[in-house]
Amino acid sequence: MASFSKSSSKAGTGVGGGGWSKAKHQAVGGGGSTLERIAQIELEISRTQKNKATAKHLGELKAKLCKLKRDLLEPSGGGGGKIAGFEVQKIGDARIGLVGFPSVGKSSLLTALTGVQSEAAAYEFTTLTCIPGVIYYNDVRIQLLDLPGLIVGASTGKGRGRQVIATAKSCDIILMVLDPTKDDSQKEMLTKELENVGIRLNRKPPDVSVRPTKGGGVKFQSTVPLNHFDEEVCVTVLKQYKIHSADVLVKEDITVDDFIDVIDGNRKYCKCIYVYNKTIDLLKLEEIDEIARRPQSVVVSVRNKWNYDYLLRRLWDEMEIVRVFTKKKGQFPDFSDPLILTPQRGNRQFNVENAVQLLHKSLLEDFKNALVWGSSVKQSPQVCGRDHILHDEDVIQIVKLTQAEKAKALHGKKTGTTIAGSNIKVDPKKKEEKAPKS
Ligand SMILES: Nc1nc2c(ncn2[C@@H]2O[C@H](COP(=O)(O)OP(=O)(O)OP(=O)(O)O)[C@@H](O)[C@H]2O)c(=O)[nH]1
Ligand SMILES: [K+]
Ligand SMILES: [Mg+2]
Repeated sequence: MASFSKSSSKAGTGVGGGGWSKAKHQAVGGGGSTLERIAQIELEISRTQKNKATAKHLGELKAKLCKLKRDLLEPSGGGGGKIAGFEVQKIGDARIGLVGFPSVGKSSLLTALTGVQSEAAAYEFTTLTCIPGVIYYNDVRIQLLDLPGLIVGASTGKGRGRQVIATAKSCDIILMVLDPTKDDSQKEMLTKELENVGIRLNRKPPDVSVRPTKGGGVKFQSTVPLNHFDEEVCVTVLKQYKIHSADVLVKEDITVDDFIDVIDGNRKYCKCIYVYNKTIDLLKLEEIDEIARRPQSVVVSVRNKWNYDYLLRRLWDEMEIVRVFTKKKGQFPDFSDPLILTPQRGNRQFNVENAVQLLHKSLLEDFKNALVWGSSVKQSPQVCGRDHILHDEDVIQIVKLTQAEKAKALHGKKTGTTIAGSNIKVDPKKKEEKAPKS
């Protein structure tokens, strides 16, 4: 499902999250606290050799680990309170979060990009809450969040880690701010902390479908050769989640971790751009060039005001926002107030129906077709139906059904026909169901 919003008016809910306290996740049963049990299982996984013979056992351990981590993050027994200093209202059409170790220049970057003053200083943990700012780009409002610095162990509650990560999970894009003079282990450590809470950076959801069934055991199928996963491991993992009957279809060469992601759910697949700031001005040109060529990486300097334009353009591209301008018959398009279609959960294409729905849901009833101008059509304007995929900066004009056409469509509904030109298709079976029995 995609999420759609109109650019001018949008206010969502704030960042929620369970009121977490260390005491709450003690002793979920069995030996020791959840943290201790997580540590035990992680140790056992690291000590277990990875091979065919141990795959099943590892799968079982990983599924257990995943459930324990979830207990840690979403403690049972309620506590759904807001996190003080972090409940920032979601505004605009996309949300970007600044994530990084302490004192890498996150706040300086927020101030540079949004004009909002977030205290910046040479000591660590200057920022203790979530500070929001807004970037206006291509007439779209983008919320940028400055967050406190993360430390290793953040996902298990160190520092303000849990709150920071919960807020990061509400973002559409993560801007990971990194120190250009340090090696890439900083990136790996932060990625791991985010992974621990179910955030997957720059990855797509695994192409796997699992449909629980009422009985008959696990029916396992794959459309590609699997090198890291098989039916036996699948059954073991499902058992951990008390799923004993299901149709499983695997369409890519997944690992057991990917499969657990699918089963456990609650994963956030998030784009990430790595931003190298601060001491970049101390490096040689060749070194800067090498960093800038890394995947998904952008080099900036707040001190020298370098490269903001490029950073914003990269963010814009990653957001894959589609702006659609509407136009009334005989009038110029309204270029001041586009419909903003924002991708979420993997859906990155928007059709005419999505746009019409955003204009007004009831408009769909009267919808006949749309005239479309722009790069999505071969000739402008082109008459398009509901399924036509729109591109950024297309213009649409909705053509409504006339009263006579509507009446005809309604009549067609009764007799199971389709109105030419309109997209009102009627299922003849439904007609049969409704037809009086004689
Ligand atoms: N040389 C240089 N220093 C910078 C740059 N950007 C920020 N700094 C300095 O780095 C220090 C830390 O910056 P902050 O913006 O407070 O960093 P932060 O990541 O928000 O820090 P915490 O909130 O403590 O996690 C400050 O002294 C800034 O002046 C830059 O581009 N070049
Ligand atoms: K700082
Ligand atoms: Mg800061």
